[in-house]
Amino acid sequence: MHLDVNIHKTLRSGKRTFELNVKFQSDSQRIVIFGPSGSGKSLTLKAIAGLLQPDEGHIRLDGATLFDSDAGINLPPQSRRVGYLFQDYALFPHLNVRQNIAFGLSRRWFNPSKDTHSEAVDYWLDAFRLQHLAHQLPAEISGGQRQRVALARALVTRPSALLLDEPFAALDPALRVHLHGELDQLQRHLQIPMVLITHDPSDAEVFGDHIVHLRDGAVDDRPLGMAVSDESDLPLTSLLITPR
Ligand SMILES: Nc1ncnc2c1ncn2[C@@H]1O[C@H](COP(=O)(O)OP(=O)(O)OP(=O)(O)O)[C@@H](O)[C@H]1O
Repeated sequence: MHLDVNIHKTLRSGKRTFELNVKFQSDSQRIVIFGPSGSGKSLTLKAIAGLLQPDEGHIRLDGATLFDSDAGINLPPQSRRVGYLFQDYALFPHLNVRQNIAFGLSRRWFNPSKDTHSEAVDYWLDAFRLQHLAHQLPAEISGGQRQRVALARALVTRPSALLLDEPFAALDPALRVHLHGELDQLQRHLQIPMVLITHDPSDAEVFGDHIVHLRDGAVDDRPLGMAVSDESDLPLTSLLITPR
């Protein structure tokens, strides 16, 4: 994957202003956007997905221009060929597992189709061992199963990259370790490029072939150990990470 991000956006709420100024390029299959809470990770991922429009700049993915303020290009999210995994998975509580996965294929937001029998849906139900849960609602399955449903929904459209917003944040420590391993294997098996955001050094270590360190809305180019040494909200273990 070649990802080229160079964006600027000013966000205002009341008297507070947040300046997002993010610039990086990567040819890695596994990019981690790493930084403390409030550093601009989610905003950056949303801009790549088309869920947030920058004021200026460009975003290019594998030769396709997703956004370019000078050229007046701003592809809608569904034309960007990226799958997005939300932090809380954002499954529809009233749709069962099969319907949630099929929703990835649907453009009908207000009345998703009840015709959920597509080969692609069955493929991902099988691949994630979810067939026996196809008729369960999200509230009736475990946290790990919910994550697999959300991944299946993101993958069913055959995206050219997967964007993951803190995929392990909501999980207890044991499940976290387990799903780390599952996602690691899944990425290697499918060879799907991914951009994962986290404030957890262990996520960055496992998935960060290329680590983009954000701080106060901008990329921090200092070596990671130095960069975090004055950040009281990051654990000391983050000093153990060596940028690759
Ligand atoms: N719509 C908005 N209007 C104004 N400020 C915003 C808006 N959305 C986000 N911000 C601010 O932008 C900053 C970065 O937000 P962002 O969600 O990208 O942080 P983050 O690095 O993903 O943090 P976390 O790890 O806690 O999710 C925060 O200070 C936030 O308050």
